[in-house]
Amino acid sequence: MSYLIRNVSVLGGAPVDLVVRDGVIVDSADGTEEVMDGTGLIALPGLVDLHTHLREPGREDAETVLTGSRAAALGGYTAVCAMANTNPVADTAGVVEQVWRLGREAGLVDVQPIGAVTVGLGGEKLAELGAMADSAAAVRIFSDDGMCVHDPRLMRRALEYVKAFDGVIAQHAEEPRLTQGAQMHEGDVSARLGLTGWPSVAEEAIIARDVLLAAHTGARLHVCHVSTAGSVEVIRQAKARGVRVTAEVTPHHLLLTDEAVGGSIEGTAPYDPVFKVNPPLRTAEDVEALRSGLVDGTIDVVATDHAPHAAQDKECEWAYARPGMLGLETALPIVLHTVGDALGWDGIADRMSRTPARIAGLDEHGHTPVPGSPATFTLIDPQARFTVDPAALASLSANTPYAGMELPGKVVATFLRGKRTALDGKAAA
Ligand SMILES: NC(=O)N[C@@H](CC(=O)O)C(=O)O
Ligand SMILES: [Zn+2]
Ligand SMILES: [Zn+2]
Repeated sequence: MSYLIRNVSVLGGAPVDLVVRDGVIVDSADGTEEVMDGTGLIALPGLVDLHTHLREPGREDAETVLTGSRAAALGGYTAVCAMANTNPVADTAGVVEQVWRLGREAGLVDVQPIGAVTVGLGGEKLAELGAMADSAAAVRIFSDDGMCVHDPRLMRRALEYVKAFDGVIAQHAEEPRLTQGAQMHEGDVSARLGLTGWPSVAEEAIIARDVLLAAHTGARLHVCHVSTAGSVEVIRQAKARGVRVTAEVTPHHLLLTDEAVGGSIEGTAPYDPVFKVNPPLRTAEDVEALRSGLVDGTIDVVATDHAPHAAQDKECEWAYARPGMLGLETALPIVLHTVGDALGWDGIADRMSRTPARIAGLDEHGHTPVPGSPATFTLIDPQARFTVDPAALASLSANTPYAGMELPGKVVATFLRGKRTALDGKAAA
């Protein structure tokens, strides 16, 4: 199929016509194209998510590679990095190749597997990092996400190992001794609600240690889901010293605070597990620091940490509920709502496509849609507003914290190498 998209604004620029043919954007139409009206729409490079939980293999009742790919395409994504905390864990060449192959078969986004750092996420023995890197999945990001690589000796070895092939260790920064039994952010709200706290220092202490290890080894460190003002400060200092560290923030940490656990959001009751997440929702001061850290580039990217959970694991008593929330279908609207004006379209393209593509080594992604580039982009209607309906999401799970919220920005269509993967709220497969 070829397409002629009329009158579309690339990254907010003056309207142009975009012609999609043979997987790339070409100079001129030849009359055989399907015509789409792009008036009022913004074209962005296809979004790239560095942090997605797809749950396959093991929890196909919560999400599969196919259903997660649909959610991604509908959210404007053309590539997602699939976290390793599946069952079995993605700690061998066999499992990462399986996930990679399932992604190709679904054909909606490029699914780039992340490999586990340690065997079974056990934190005791390095997984076969080299074999995963050499596999068909060509793994470059390794993470025990869900768990912290808390043994400093193991973290050092992992950094040294991946340095050889310019890999990166993505750390879930959580000092386990400081978060035993933790249920939410440690602060006034946890005290009021009587829930065990997850102190900010449990995150900041690991990031501080890891940037020192990254400096010592000369290897690349990526910090997952940064959630505190103190973490932003540690990363800012490390970058000023030339440490090879990158960091991500999630949409939910850019918007929500621990007050949500107390029932502050209209239509919700206190202790609603839909707001339970790791790291926990923090304070308004943290939200402010995360927003300005993202805008000034201290935080490099927005990553969703899309974490689908089946109803029985989420709609239960707070203490028993699994942590995590959906993200793929609402990420861009939340970013527009929170930091859209401060970032502008080019800034959004940078934090949600260009930079994550560079960190993940996904060379076919992150290109501004102009003639000569891969036709891997998304079309946004910035004027359209919509109300989040959990049941209407393409994800197999419904644990969105934004139910009933009205958000700006609708994804109209997404293209992956010239294939239209989503159109008007429907995925192509
Ligand atoms: N974010 C979460 O609260 N949960 C994630 C794991 C993680 O990202 O730490 C999950 O796998 O459910
Ligand atoms: Zn995590
Ligand atoms: Zn995660």
